[in-house]
Amino acid sequence: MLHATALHTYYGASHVLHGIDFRVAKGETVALMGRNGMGKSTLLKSMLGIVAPRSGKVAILGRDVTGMETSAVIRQGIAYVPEGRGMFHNLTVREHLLMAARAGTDGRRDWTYERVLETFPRLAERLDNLGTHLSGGEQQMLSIGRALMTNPQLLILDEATEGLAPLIRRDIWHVIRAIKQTGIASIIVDKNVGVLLDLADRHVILVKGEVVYDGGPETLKSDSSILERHIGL
Ligand SMILES: Nc1ncnc2c1ncn2[C@@H]1O[C@H](COP(=O)(O)OP(=O)(O)OP(=O)(O)O)[C@@H](O)[C@H]1O
Repeated sequence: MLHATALHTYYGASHVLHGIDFRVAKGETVALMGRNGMGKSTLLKSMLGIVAPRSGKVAILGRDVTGMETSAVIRQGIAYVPEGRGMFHNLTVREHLLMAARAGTDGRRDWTYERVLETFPRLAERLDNLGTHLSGGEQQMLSIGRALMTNPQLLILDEATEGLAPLIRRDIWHVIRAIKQTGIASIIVDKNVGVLLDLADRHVILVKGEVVYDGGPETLKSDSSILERHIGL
């Protein structure tokens, strides 16, 4: 589905990604892990063309998207929910959702307005509210709902549960599990390692812009020293 090879990314003179290989298979849930500042967001942004990698390649569904504008990369079937949610202050919940609606790259329209509202009943009760007048949890639901309206094949969630109350967080994880069941692939960055170990098919751990672990959850569960060393648990 997505395949990045030998990515090197710099911010000015600062070398942040050191030749990263990263892939996501169709329908696969990949947890991207690592301490603060290790390069997780930079890797996501490099693959999406938000930050230009100095070298390396990114392919989506076999198509080379290296160097493409972010909007063109996204149109290959990707929905990106960045840290911080990005609501428009002058649009209502209804407008945010309808504006995002489109068929998937394969023509699918599984995620309709009605289905998104069934998935997030709280949004259905707030259709006329401005996005910026929602609670943090509701904004996050709207962000994910908006992403689903594009019928993506790959959903990227960067810190989707950050700063949310435990009950709201639980609701968001519930929805993320439901999305996984529908066969949408995902890349999830999140600090809740316990949830990720149960949810993800594969885990990739970054340390200083390099991949130090790429494998299933079984090894991480049976050998706790890997998480202790690289995540600090
Ligand atoms: N726009 C930028 N300009 C310069 N340096 C940056 C920029 N964004 C990130 N960095 C630096 O690049 C490194 C990787 O940051 P990045 O945000 O990718 O890490 P992260 O693993 O996503 O961490 P976090 O969980 O804190 O977001 C850090 O040293 C950070 O300070």
